[in-house]
Parts: sequence; C-alpha cells; structure tokens
Amino acid sequence: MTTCSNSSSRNVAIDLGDRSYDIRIGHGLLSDPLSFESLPSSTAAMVVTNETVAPLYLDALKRSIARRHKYVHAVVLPDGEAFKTWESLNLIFDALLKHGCDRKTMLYALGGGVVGDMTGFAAACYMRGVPFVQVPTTLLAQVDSSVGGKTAINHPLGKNMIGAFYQPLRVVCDLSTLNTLPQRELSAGLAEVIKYGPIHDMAFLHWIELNMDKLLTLDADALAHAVQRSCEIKAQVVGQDEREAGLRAILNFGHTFGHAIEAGMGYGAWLHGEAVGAGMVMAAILSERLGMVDKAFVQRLRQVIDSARLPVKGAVIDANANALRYLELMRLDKKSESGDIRFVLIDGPGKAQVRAAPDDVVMSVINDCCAA
Ligand SMILES: NC(=O)c1ccc[n+]([C@@H]2O[C@H](COP(=O)([O-])OP(=O)(O)OC[C@H]3O[C@@H](n4cnc5c(N)ncnc54)[C@H](O)[C@@H]3O)[C@@H](O)[C@H]2O)c1
Ligand SMILES: O=C(O)C(=O)C[C@@H](O)[C@H](O)[C@H](O)COP(=O)(O)O
Ligand SMILES: [Zn+2]
Repeated sequence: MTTCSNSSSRNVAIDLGDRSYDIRIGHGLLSDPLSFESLPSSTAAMVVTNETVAPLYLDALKRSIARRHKYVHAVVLPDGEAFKTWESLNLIFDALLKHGCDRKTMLYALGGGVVGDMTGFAAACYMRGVPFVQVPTTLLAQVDSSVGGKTAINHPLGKNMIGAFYQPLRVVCDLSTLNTLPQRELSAGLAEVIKYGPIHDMAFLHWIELNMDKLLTLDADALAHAVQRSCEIKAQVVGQDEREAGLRAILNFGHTFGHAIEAGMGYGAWLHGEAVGAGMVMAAILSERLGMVDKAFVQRLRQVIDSARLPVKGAVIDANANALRYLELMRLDKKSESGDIRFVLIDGPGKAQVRAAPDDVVMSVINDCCAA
C-alpha cells in the first residue's frame, strides 16, 4: 500500500499483484475526466446507480466518461438495502443484454455500498467477468465498501450471503458528493471510520475523537483525512489477505452482532452503519467480559460511537426470545466454523482477534445491551 497526494487529490494504492488499483480521493473528482484517465476504453459502458443518486450525479459522470466510450448506458435501480437482491441484480443483467454489451463493457458503480456491492457482483458474473470502476457517493462507501473487492447481495436469512471477491479497476471518491448526503447516512459512514481505530490504529481513534465535530459538519480537510486514512488501513489489510483466509476478518468488527440486527429487523430498518455501531459496542463488552480489554476501553468506544450520533444499544429483534434469535442468526455468519460463532474481539486497544465465545456469555451481553 502506498499513498501520494497533490493539491487536488490524494491517491491510495492497493497492492494485489495484477489486480492492484488506485483509490483517488478529492473534491470534484466525479466531474473531472482526468479521474478516469488510463482506464481501458471500450465501445460500451453501463453506469449502475439508483433513483436517488441518478438525478444528482448521473449526468456529471456521463460527461466525464463520454470520451472513453462510444455508448454510455445507465440502469437506475430502486433505492435501499431491501433491494440488494437477485431481482435488482437481474435488472443489471437485463440492461446489459438489452444493449448488446460485450465482455469489454465497463461497469461504473455510482452510489453507496448497496449499488457498489451489486455492481461488483454483476461485473464478476456477466459473461464470467467484465471490468468495473467504483464511484462511491456515501461516506460509508468511500471509506470501506468500494475498496477490497467484496461484492454480494443479501439473502432473507443472512447479509451478503451470495457474492464473490472481485476487484474494481479504480475507485474514485469525490468528497463533494457528501454535501448532499443525509445526516443519518453520514453518521452510518462514521461507524466504519471508527472501526479502524480499535482494530488497528488507536492514534486514528484519538484523531477521530478530536475531530468528530468537524466530520459531522463536513469540514473538507477532516473528511479528506478520514477517507484517506480509512482507505490506507483497509488497503493494508486487504493487501495481505484478499480473500479473508485470516487477517481480513478484523474488518468485520461489530458485524457479527450488526448483521444479525440488519437481517433480524428486516433489511433497511437499521442502516448498516447503525447496526455496526451498536455491534461494536456489543463486541467490545463481550471482549471485556472475556478479560481482553478493560471497562475504560469499552466506555471510550461507546462514547465515540455515541458522539457520531449512532446507536450504542442493539435492537430487540424478538420480544420473546431475543438472545436465542441473535444466536440463530449469528450462526449463519460467514466467519462461523462447524456451527461455532466466531467474533472479532478486541485483544487490547488497537489489536483484534477472531475467536469463539461461550454462548452464556454472549447471551448475557445481548440481554444487557439491547433496548426496544
Ligand atoms: N463490500 C464491502 O466491503 C462493504 C463494506 C461495508 C458495507 N458494505 C455494504 O454497503 C451497504 C451500505 O452502504 P451505504 O451506507 O452506502 O448505503 P446505501 O448504498 O444504501 O446508501 C445510503 C443512502 O444514501 C443515498 N445516497 C448515496 N449517495 C448519496 C449522495 N451523495 N447524496 C444523497 N444521497 C445519497 C442512497 O441512495 C441511499 O438511500 C450495505 O449493504 C453493506 O452491507 C459493503
Ligand atoms: O471488507 C471487509 O472484509 C469487511 O468485512 C468490511 C465490512 O465493513 C463490510 O460490511 C463487509 O461487506 C462485511 O463482509 P461479510 O463478509 O461479513 O459480508
Ligand atoms: Zn461494514
């Protein structure tokens, strides 16, 4: 992983051999054709976006890439986590086939993590693989989902259960797009920014604590630093373990509980970042009950998550048997082995470890941490 900056953009490189690529970070990049320089040109391009993002940014992106492709098509999907489904994926394939797109067609994912995950999966599958570029327009997508090649759709029984590892050719993070992002979505993105502190970089957590007000008010320098440092950490982890044989699982901190909340409450009721925020508090308390961190660490993490205007208590997903329902959903998590749920726990500030935990301790955490 290497980083370089100039006045208008900061670049983070992700080193994956012949699948290496650049993450470009800066204001106004989406409207600048130079952001897409040196990518392969092709006859056709397909921009995948949704009904909220299309009116805001589709025309600008089309103008920026117009010289690279003879035809620039677009498919506009319904908006929301509830639409991260086979049906939406099929809308992308329908559009590609309707326009006679060949295997050199470039896909552009224009939107948040939902659009990005589905576009990447469509790119991995269409004609057994076509190139794609991530143009993330939410904070969450800029600091996390557009980087690293995890692509997927949801299943009613579990998050991201059907997918593939498939890397983009470039990530173009235009920080200006965050100006139109609703406050709740900004906070959701901050959950994944905060995540990088306890698992890898306590100095970054300290910086986040000091700069939370600036982040919440979209201060340009603070945002640029948060996106750059998050991408650097993610690039470093993914560069060592692209397909989650081991280390990469630390990026799942807060997600074992969080994904249970998302699936259990019905996709979209809680935003992904909200569920991860509460899930990180629950995982930190579990770490503390297993003797891995002290109470002061848990309190510090709870405080920073709360300051990002995120929930610090989990959801009640079953009024009669809440803890059992969590366990049932978490057993399907992709980190589970032979029916044992494996959690990302904090093993001292800045250090994460993936391990199983006794059911009774997990249930005590759920019983103490969930509020209606
Ligand atoms: N692949 C990965 O590594 C990875 C990492 C983290 C999260 N994810 C996935 O990402 C998804 C969450 O992503 P998200 O938080 O971006 O949600 P999202 O894609 O649903 O976007 C959030 C909302 O913001 C809207 N929006 C997007 N850009 C906008 C803009 N600039 N202005 C105004 N509105 C805008 C969207 O239309 C949507 O309503 C989840 O499905 C999660 O599982 C994947
Ligand atoms: O990139 C990763 O690896 C992550 O775990 C990042 C997470 O923030 C993200 O939500 C990811 O999609 C979760 O992965 P999953 O394998 O649990 O579906
Ligand atoms: Zn996540």
